[in-house]
Amino acid sequence: MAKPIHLQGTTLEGGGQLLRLATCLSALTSTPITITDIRGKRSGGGGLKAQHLTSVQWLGAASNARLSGVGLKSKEITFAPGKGGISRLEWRNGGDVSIKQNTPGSVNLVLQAVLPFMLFANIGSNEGEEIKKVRVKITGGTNVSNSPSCDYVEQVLMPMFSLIGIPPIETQIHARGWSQGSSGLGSMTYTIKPLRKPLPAFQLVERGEIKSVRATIIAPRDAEAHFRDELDVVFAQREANIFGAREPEIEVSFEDSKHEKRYYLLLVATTTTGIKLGRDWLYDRGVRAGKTDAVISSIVRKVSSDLIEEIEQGACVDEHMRDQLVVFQALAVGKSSVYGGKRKAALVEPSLHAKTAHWVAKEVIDVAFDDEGGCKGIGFGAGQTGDEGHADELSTDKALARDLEKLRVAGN
Ligand SMILES: Nc1ncnc2c1ncn2[C@@H]1O[C@H](COP(=O)(O)OP(=O)(O)OP(=O)(O)O)[C@@H](O)[C@H]1O
Repeated sequence: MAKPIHLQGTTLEGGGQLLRLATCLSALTSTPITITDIRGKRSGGGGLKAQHLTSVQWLGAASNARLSGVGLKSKEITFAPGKGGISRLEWRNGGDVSIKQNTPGSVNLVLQAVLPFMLFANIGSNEGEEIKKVRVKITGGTNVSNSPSCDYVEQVLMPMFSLIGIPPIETQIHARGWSQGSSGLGSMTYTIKPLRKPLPAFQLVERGEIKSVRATIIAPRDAEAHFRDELDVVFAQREANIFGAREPEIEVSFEDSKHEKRYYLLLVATTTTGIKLGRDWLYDRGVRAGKTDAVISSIVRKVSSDLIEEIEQGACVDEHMRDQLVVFQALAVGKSSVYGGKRKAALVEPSLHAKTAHWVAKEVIDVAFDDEGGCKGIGFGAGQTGDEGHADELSTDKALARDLEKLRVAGN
């Protein structure tokens, strides 16, 4: 086995995303990695939580990897993909995959870890055969703070994935699973069409004008009227900031959360070029007597000012979308660009999550991101299909670079 690439788990954001992206890229490109100080910047001691463990174990099995140190709370793991793992997957030719968690760990963060593998692993195989869809059911939490909610995934993430050339992914929410005041786990099924050809480079550079805004409220029934009133006030006050000179198109939907500790609001703006910008907030604590209206007002004000800030920056991605596209830029054929907007005439810096994803992609598959959000991808799978790309040279290049580095260190 080639010497694993070492990733320091406290780098930049230093959380679970570093681990998910690193293991996914490792599994796809058969690049062994060791991660130390996993989630070292998180409180509570870091290490693998159930959601991270589930993702690593699935990717390990899918890529026939030799795993060491992998267990709950592990702070150091080695992930060394083997040969032939990909071809042994039961879903290679369509079928069902079930990934179960016993805790409300975010189903959409598990998806974040496994989706690129599922999409890319079969490129070049079974040319000429009908491409069969894969149904992936994940159990756990669907509405968990600091992760993409099932609503965000349906309304923002999946439409944005379609926009960059990923075959449309259908989502079905069977049951919501909340992190607090739990009344059982949730689950979602995603119907995915794996790629058979490398992903072409994509350009998300034309933001367009804001055409419509959709508000999704999930809260106890008696909170509905105040949510709607507060949204009316915000839309009336900020109409020009949101829609410019266009006629406002606003849609508001309400779902009873049936729990006094579940207040959720998602606002999604759709532009004339099909871009979706989303911001949300989950308030899942108890509300003191008489304070319900104040809590609702602050949720509405926070989410709407976050969305308006996104709109004013003119970016083609919201803050959370930006880091979630990095893996696709890194694997596509050629240079993909994602415009991150401007604030006070200067380009908006990528978030710490996005910078972390850039760093992981550089370390594991040697792609570099420029200041404008551009990156020339490795063209994953291009070797198998004859398209242009350098994915297949990757392991050789990496091994060579490491040998040269060893010689350099020995020479010093
Ligand atoms: N409100 C949100 N909407 C959409 N995506 C989100 C939202 N909040 C966070 N994310 C995304 O979820 C991911 C969270 O990564 P992070 O490393 O913080 O996750 P984690 O596995 O929960 O780790 P940790 O427990 O270490 O924080 C990032 O891709 C981030 O962009």
